[in-house]
Amino acid sequence: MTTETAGKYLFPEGFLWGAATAAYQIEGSSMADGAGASIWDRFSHTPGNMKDGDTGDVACDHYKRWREDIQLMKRLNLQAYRFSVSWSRVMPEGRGAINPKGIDFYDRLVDGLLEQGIEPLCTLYHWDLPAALDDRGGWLNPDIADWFADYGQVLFEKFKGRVKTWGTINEPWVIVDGGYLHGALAPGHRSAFEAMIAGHNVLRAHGAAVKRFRQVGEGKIGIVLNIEPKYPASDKPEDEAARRRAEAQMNRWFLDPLMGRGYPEELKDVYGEAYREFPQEDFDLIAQPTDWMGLNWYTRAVPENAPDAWPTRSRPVKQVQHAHTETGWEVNPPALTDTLVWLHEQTGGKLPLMVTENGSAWYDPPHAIDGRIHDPMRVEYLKNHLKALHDAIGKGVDVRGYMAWSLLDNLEWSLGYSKRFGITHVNFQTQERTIKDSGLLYAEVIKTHGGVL
Ligand SMILES: OC[C@@H]1[C@@H](O)[C@H](O)[C@@H](O)c2nc(CNc3ccccc3)cn21
Repeated sequence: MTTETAGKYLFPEGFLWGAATAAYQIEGSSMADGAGASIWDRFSHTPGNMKDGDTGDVACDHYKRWREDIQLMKRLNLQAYRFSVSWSRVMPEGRGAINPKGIDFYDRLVDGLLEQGIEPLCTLYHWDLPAALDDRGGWLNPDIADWFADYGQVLFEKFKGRVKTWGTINEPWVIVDGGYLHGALAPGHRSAFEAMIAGHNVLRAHGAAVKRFRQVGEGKIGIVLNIEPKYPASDKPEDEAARRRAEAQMNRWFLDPLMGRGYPEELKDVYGEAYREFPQEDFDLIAQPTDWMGLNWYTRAVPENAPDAWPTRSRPVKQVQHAHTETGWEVNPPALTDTLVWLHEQTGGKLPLMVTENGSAWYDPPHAIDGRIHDPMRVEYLKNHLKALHDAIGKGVDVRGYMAWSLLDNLEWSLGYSKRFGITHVNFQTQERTIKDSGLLYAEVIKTHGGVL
C-alpha cells in the first residue's frame, strides 16, 4: 500500500476470502481405509506420464494432517476453504457402496472447518474419476450423468446444513482438452471424437447433479470454469478468426450450453467431422439454472492464425514484454478485469460470480530460510490481481469472493511437485508447512478487507 492508495481497494462488506485445493493434489493416502483407485492413481503410476515420476501417493499428507492445515487456515485469517471430495474415497467403485471411512474423513474436515468459523466450499469433482467408472467408459459413457448425480446425492444429504456452497465440476475444458483431446492428463486419450462426447457427458452430469440437488440438497450450487481471454495477435482478419476459434474451443465450449445457447458455431469449424449434434433434451438438462459460477483465472492468450495447429488452427504468441510465471503463463492483471466484465455480460449480469482459483507458480526454495519463504513475485502477482478484481467490482461485476490457488504447494498434476503455487510452502521431505510472504500478505488483506493493498 502507498499513501495515495490507502483504502482505495476496500472490498464490499461480506466479500468472502479463502483459499483452494483439490483432493488428489494434497491428500495422499489415496488408497487408504477402503478407498478405490482413481484415474490419477493409474495415470501417475504409469511410467512417462509424470515429471520426475511424481505421484499423489503422499502429496501434502493432508489426509493425516488436516487438523494442522485447518490451524494454518486460521493463521491465514481464511473465511472460507474450497476443497474437493475424492469420489473414489467415498464410493470406491464410483457407484453403489459407500465407504464409511472415506466419507468420515470429509465429515471430520467439514466439522473442523465449521468449528473454526471457516466456511466449507465443496467441489464434487476435481478430475479424479473413480478408475472403476473409467473401466465402464468413464466420461464417454452417457450413464455417468446418473452415476454423478447419485454420488452428489450422497454428499448433499450427508452435509446438508453444513456445506452451503457446492461446485459440481471443476473446469470441464481441462477435463476434456487434457484428458480426451491431447492426452496430457488422465485418462490420457487423444481423440476429437471422444472429446466431443466426453465434454457433452460432463455437462449432462453437471445438469443431473443440479437437478438432484434441487430435490435433496440445501444451499447454492454452481459450476467452476477456467476462462482464458483471447486477444488477437494483430488486426489481420485471419488472426481475429483464429482468436474466435480459440475462444470458442476454450471459453465458450462449455459456457454457451450452460447459458442455454448450445455449442458455439465455431466448434464445427474446430472439430470438423468429429463435431456432434445432440438432442435438445440434453441441452435443457445442461442449462439447469444455477445459483453462482466459479471462475478459475490465471492468464490470457494472444493467438495468431496457425493452419498447422490442431485443433483450433491458432497458436498463442508469447508477449515477451510481460513477465511470465514458472508455468509459462503471462502475467496480465488487467486481463482479469476484462474477463470478469465479459463473464458478467455472458451470464446476463444476474449470476453471482466467485474467483474460485487465481495464483502463480514461481521458483521457491525447497526449504525455509530463517523460518521464512520470501516470494516477491507471488506477492506482486497477488496484489495486482486483487486490484484488478477490485476494478471489476467497481465496474459493476457481482463477484462474491476470491479463493487463492493454492493453500499449499501441492502436486501440479503431470508437472508433479516441480511447480509451487502455494501461499504456504511445503517441504516435501519433512511435510513442514511455512507460510510464505504471499500468505502473510494475504492474511493482512483479509484482516483489512483489502485496505492494505
Ligand atoms: O495449474 C494450476 C491449477 C491446478 O493446480 C488446479 O488443479 C486446476 O483447477 C487449475 N486450472 C487452471 C487453469 N486452467 C488450465 C489451463 C491450461 C492447462 C491447465 C489448466 C490452473 N489450475
